[in-house]
Amino acid sequence: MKLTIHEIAQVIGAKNDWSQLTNASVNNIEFDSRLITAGDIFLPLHGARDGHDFIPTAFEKGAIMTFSEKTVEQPHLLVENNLKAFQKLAQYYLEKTQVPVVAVTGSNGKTTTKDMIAAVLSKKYKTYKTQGNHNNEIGLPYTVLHMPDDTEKLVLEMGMDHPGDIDFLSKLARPELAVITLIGEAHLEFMGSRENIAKGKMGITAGLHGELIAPADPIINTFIPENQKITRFGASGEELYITKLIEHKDCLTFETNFLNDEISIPVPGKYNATNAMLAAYVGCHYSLSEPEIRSALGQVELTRNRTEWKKAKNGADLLSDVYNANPTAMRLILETFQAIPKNKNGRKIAVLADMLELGPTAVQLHEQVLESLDFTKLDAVYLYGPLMKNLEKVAADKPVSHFSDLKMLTEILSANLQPTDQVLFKGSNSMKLSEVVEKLI
Ligand SMILES: N#Cc1c(NC(=O)c2cc(S(=O)(=O)N3CCOCC3)c(Cl)cc2Cl)sc2c1CCN(Cc1ccc(-c3nn[nH]n3)cc1)C2
Repeated sequence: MKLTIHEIAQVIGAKNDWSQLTNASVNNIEFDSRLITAGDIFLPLHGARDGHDFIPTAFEKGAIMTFSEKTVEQPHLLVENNLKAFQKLAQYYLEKTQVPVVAVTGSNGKTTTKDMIAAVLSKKYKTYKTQGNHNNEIGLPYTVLHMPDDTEKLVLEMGMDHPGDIDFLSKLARPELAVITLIGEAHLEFMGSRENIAKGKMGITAGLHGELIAPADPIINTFIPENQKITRFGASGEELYITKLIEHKDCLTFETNFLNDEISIPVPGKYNATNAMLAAYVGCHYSLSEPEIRSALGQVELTRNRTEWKKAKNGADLLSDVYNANPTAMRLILETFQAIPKNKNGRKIAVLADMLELGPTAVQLHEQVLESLDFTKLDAVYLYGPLMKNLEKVAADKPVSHFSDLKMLTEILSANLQPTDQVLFKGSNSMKLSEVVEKLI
């Protein structure tokens, strides 16, 4: 990150006297104190715990500065709100570096389309893209401030949980090209209707100063700004469409109305052909040759294990969230899972495994997960791993059971699973809950 401390202090409007602080160049900015290395700035966020509690740890790990919402003994930049300061800094950094942004959103497929666009642009430009699920008001500025200094194109995924989320991200990132993959049914519980989802996704035009690529779905038509340059895709007759599709078990080949030759991708599914078609069009927009586009899409590496609902063999709904095994992400996914209405006559079950490398407060952090469990919504909680044993102890009178053995957990879960159940799986990757999910689907 090419920024100095005094420059950052000015940009975020630090309220304390920072002129006496070192004006060193900053290495990175982190909100997870485990990731702090020498020369970093720490960003205390209000996660499952108040991030300010971890300022001492951050400095032990080599931080040279911290944002702070209160006066602290360590060298700090005092601001009203750390997250807003972080977002303002990310917006400034994009203006300063002038790195062009391609923005991607949509109810499904945005992560795959983001990966495919980045793969195509990487053939010609030094390209950086959203990592994992860092697509929200915290993850997007984090991605901007972590892009390598030689980045020439930035592909940003924009996620939406609530109305207005995308407008905010678009105004921060000021994309020169935006892609909406599709207007589906996701997040209806927060968005209320497909119209609201469409309006929410079209928020991507709020900061857009270039072309929009969007589905032919008429539901977005009333939200298209005047004079907006737009290219629609969909069925035959639209500006972009697939003319031929040959699906295989784990790959597919397709042709389009705007490319001369066929394209093959190493994943099946017509929706992935559409995602690849959008990535190919973005490649054409940036003057890549068809051979470059074909080569990129033929070997694309997709972000694995996205947080998505899967169906068990018996029809039960499984939500496996394998990102960010930290106390905040655990709290956020539990809040989301518990807010979703149960299936008719169905149960809601949470399967929670240890969060690893949490440092000396790991036991308390696992006990504190109790604050995020709403037993008026949850019918059962299955715990796995030695640290989660601490949560079982503090949840004595609740429907909570602990397993030390993954095989036993899998057998019990499988034997009791009902077709109308909803089950959440969350824990550190190395706890291998993904193996339990694989056995159930
Ligand atoms: N609360 C909390 C903690 C973390 N939270 C996050 O990283 C975090 C994670 C998320 S997120 O949901 O994962 N996410 C981020 C990117 O975009 C998508 C969404 C969000 Cl939105 C916000 C935050 Cl603040 S990371 C982390 C915590 C608390 C424990 N920390 C390790 C640690 C534990 C103890 C000490 C310690 N040292 N000495 N005493 N205590 C130091 C560090 C690691």
